[in-house]
Amino acid sequence: MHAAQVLVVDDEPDLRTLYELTLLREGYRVDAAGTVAEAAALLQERRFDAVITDMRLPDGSGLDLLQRMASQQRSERCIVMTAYGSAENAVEALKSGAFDYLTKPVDLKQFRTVVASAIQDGAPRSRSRSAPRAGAPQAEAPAPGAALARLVGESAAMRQVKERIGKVARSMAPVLVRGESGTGKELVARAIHACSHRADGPFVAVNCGAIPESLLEAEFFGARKGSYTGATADRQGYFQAAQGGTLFLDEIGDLPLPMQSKLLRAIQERQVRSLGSTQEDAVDVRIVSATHKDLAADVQAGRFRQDLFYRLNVIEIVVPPLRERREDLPALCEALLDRITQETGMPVPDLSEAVIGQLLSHPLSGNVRELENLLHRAVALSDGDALQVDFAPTSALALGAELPVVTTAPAPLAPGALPSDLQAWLDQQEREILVQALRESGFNRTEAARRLGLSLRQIRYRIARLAIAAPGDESNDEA
Ligand SMILES: Nc1ncnc2c1ncn2[C@@H]1O[C@H](COP(=O)(O)OP(=O)(O)OP(=O)(O)O)[C@@H](O)[C@H]1O
Repeated sequence: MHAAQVLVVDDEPDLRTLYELTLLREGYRVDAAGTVAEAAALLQERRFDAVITDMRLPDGSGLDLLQRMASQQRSERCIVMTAYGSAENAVEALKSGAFDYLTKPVDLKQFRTVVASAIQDGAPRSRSRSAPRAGAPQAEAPAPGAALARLVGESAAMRQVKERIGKVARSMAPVLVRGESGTGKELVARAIHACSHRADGPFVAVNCGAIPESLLEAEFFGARKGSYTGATADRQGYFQAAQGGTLFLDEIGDLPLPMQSKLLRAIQERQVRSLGSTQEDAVDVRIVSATHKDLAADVQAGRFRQDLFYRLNVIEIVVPPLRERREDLPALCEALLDRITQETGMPVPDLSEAVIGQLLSHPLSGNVRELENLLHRAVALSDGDALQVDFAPTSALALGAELPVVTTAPAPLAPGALPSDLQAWLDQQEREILVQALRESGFNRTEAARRLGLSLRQIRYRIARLAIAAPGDESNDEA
């Protein structure tokens, strides 16, 4: 088999030899250069599979080399080695198109993993992964085109989003997806994964706002049996579950500060330690995060760590609200109706011009999710072929009123009788109480939580656990 060809660029002879030996032992063919000029000369002679360069070189920087390679549209994957603590350089390198970076002093295990990952591109990975936890990871790996096609909309704004996804998918650079609630941030994250060389690895989606604070560390990094009350077996964390794939951190702005520090450390060191374990595990995970908040303002206000923001926000994709791409509405309606009728088995209703006109003049501040809810309800309530959209109770619509409920409600108990399924019965009681509290507080979750003696985080967790669909616009209830 053809051995991969790697170019190492470092002006320190000892380090260069160390890298060379490490790579030779891995079975690669290696060339070495001590300056930008020497590297450029070798690059002119032949094509490599990967280039590993130090940042500081006698006649320039690793960035110069990167930019030169980018301008010549070279196909080599480039890995940049930066001094410890110089996050700016790492971020700069990723922005300039580096595949990945390593922090000096370089950990040789990590070095081998990152180089292998750079070289594996092109040859699809043969890892097959099992779904580690219900609800989080998705086993299917849609083809890149299909994943982009799921993002319906051909407005200039959406075309730009899709173009950017295609461009950024190929590197390891962390991506922050920003946009209002319901604009499709998770779909964007899935498309990035599907277009990347990690597509056949897992995609693990985590809603940072829905996990109780006391469980965050165990959920993210895993826990050994007995490490805390209730840990009856070893369990994987999200990082381990996303190994070789993408970890999608939704609502990253909701992560409490102590957990932000732990996350930063995991990202920087690419190692995690399960609760109760003495051993660090190396993780190879690409991070895509999302927020509907203004994280830069949160940084200013001291609610979000600046260094973490800097790490996560290497590349930013902004998903515009629906009101700024109204022309996408007809195509969106069609795609959403198709999906809804497929899911419910109901016939596809006619979508008249008049209904589209009505939708166009509706504020839809809850974006695509609100549109989806409106159409869901319209399909559920329609009695004929033509679709009628009822806008009146928009804010109340999702909260379990007339919508088909996700779980089956157990019948009320006769006095003195025992429920045959205690958990289902308790869930139903809880759901009814939550829906009532939410209704009575004008769908303000902070207020509903206060009335029930819960924290905002706890009520969110319960709402998510019981699959109570919230109204589209959440902007009024943040504490
Ligand atoms: N461009 C689109 N094409 C098709 N469906 C879309 C599009 N954008 C969003 N959707 C659908 O709208 C719903 C909301 O999308 P998604 O969950 O990705 O939004 P979000 O921005 O992550 O929301 P939140 O901030 O509340 O988590 C999903 O059912 C999604 O499939």
